[in-house]
Amino acid sequence: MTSLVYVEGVSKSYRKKPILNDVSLAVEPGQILGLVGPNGAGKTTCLQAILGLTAYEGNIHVLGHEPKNGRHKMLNDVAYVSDVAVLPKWLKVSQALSYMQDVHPKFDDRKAREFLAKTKIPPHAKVKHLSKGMVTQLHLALILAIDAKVLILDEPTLGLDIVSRRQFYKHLLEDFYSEEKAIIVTTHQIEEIENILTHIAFINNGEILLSESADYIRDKYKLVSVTNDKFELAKTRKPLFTASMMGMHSMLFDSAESHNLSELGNIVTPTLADVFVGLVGQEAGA
Ligand SMILES: Nc1ncnc2c1ncn2[C@@H]1O[C@H](COP(=O)(O)OP(=O)(O)OP(=O)(O)O)[C@@H](O)[C@H]1O
Repeated sequence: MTSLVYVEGVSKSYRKKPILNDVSLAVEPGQILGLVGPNGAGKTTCLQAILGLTAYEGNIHVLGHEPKNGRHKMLNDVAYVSDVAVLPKWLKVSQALSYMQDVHPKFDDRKAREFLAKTKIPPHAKVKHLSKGMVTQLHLALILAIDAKVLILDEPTLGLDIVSRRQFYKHLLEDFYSEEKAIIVTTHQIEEIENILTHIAFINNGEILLSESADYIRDKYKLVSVTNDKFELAKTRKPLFTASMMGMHSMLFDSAESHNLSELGNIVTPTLADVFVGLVGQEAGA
């Protein structure tokens, strides 16, 4: 099995309420998988199952370990960040580094300091005196120094401004990512990271609607600008969603199911957010 993360038929309920339903995913080396879904879809629960932080039914293997009983070993090579803006306020930067050195066998203090030297973060500053963007950089320094094979990020840039968000992903790509590693990331701001994702899994009501490469999705789904005179014809082709404004209709189609789309209007490649809205809306009967 070459997958770094392998999830097969995973289900979970809280007090008989299904939260995950037969979820399957495989993440190979070099992949950056975006787990995308609306609030309450089950993204965090899925990540927690992968990390062995919550009980589940089904099979999960992370770097060959089962999170249920091999969690300790697994965590040597897996890093998890839930919200980079959260670090204890009283902690000094230097204390964060020594703490990591004490608890993580693979933490490389030199690497963390090298990264911090590129920032304006003073080594003896307390977290409460750093800006949110600086806290992000500190968090990144801690991640980079672990050099994990699998990095799991749950809404990592929540509450950060756009400059800091972009900086976070830039450093992630330049200083962490390599062809041997894999990243799983959840975010509500899919449009900001869609260019770095190699794969996307759309999740809704605990079920995976689609799990494919970004290239496959961009190739399969097409957005057509339809004028009023072609609108009725276009509706018969079963669009996944329609957004109408000032006599123009943006309609999303599955190109495998709807042929000759060019006769309806100008075809463009949709954003992943367009495809997501189309698939989730269709599920809800919109
Ligand atoms: N400890 C818990 N006990 C009971 N229900 C829970 C618990 N944790 C999560 N849930 C429920 O599981 C469902 C999925 O929650 P989860 O946090 O995984 O969603 P999410 O996709 O990460 O949402 P968001 O984007 O809002 O963070 C929700 O309906 C939530 O209320």
